[in-house]
Amino acid sequence: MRNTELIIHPRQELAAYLSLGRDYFELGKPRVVLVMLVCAAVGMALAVPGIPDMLRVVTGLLGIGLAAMGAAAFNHLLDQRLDKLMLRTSRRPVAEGRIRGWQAAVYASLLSLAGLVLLWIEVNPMTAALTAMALLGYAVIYTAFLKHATPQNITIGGLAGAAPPLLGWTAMTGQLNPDALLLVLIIFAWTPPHFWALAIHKREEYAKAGVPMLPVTHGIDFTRLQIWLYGWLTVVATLMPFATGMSGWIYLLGIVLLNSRFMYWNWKVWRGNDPKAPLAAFWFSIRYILYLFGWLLLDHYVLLVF
Ligand code: HEM
Ligand SMILES: CC(C)=CCC/C(C)=C/CC/C(C)=C/COP(=O)(O)OP(=O)(O)O
Repeated sequence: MRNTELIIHPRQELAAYLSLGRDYFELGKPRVVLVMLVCAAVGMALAVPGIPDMLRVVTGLLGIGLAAMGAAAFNHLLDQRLDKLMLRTSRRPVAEGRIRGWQAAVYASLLSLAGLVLLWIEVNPMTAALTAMALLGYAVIYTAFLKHATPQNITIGGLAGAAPPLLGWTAMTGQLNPDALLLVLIIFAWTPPHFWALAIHKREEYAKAGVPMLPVTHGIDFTRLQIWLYGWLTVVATLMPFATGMSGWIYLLGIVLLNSRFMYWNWKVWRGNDPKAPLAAFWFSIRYILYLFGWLLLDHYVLLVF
């Protein structure tokens, strides 16, 4: 008698491997890291006159990307219980048990170590050290402590997420630079409008899970005001590259357009009479940061050519 249930078809086996591979890839929060790498690449381009050394660009981005994905995998590991409690995160690979805790721990450690060693040997120790700080800042300080301790978790933890342009910059020069810190400031100021817009939309989930996000601890009205104020802080920060002569008129034109749209959505959130505004503002914030760094790059190369 043939027991067809016990026969595993090679195609099923392949599908299972692919699905496991996808799960591991997801642990690294690839879409977030991709945007971070764009920011790091722009930092690299702005750090040097002319075209940057491509080998260094590739090794730098690889090192930063591996470390950031490692940090994200640690976040999946440490947040597995919390992730289970919220609909948005409940299907994640560690939360659902498709990847075991120890497997995630090994994977996160390998990615992080590979990224840091690559940066240390092939790029420079300063970039490796700053990347290690960002990694620990997100994976340990934010995820394990701040997130559960204070509604200011993301403002402080945001420093880790804001690091990529600086990491890109130091990868090329090995030195800290005020212009690079300005780029960090932009992402730092942008993080609260980016995240709190989503946190308003997901307030009930955070409350149910007992995470002290600002809309849970201080209410939605207060958070809407904070988004509006941090929005203005972001606008001021984005004007600084032009004001300091780091970027030119093309950048100014780009960010005036971008900031109008950004502040339109932040205003809609602040007014509070459109229930769809917070989620729309969150999604726009991602396009905003991507386009902003795109304008910085365009401006840099146009200035270089003409
Ligand atoms: C502490 C700082 C930050 C916090 C707390 C935060 C929070 C979040 C959250 C909760 C999500 C939703 C994730 C999901 O549902 O899959 C998200 C999505 C996203 N964030 Fe952030 N974020 C931060 C910083 C950043 C930074 C610095 C960048 C890039 C420069 C970024 C880029 C993105 C992108 C691209 C997405 C969309 C991911 C997707 O399509 O699934 N975030 N962020
Ligand atoms: C080395 C380096 C550049 C490190 C940066 C690491 C990194 C991937 C930061 C991501 C920031 C982020 C998506 C936070 C999400 O908050 P959350 O974890 O509270 O969101 P969740 O509920 O979706 O998990």
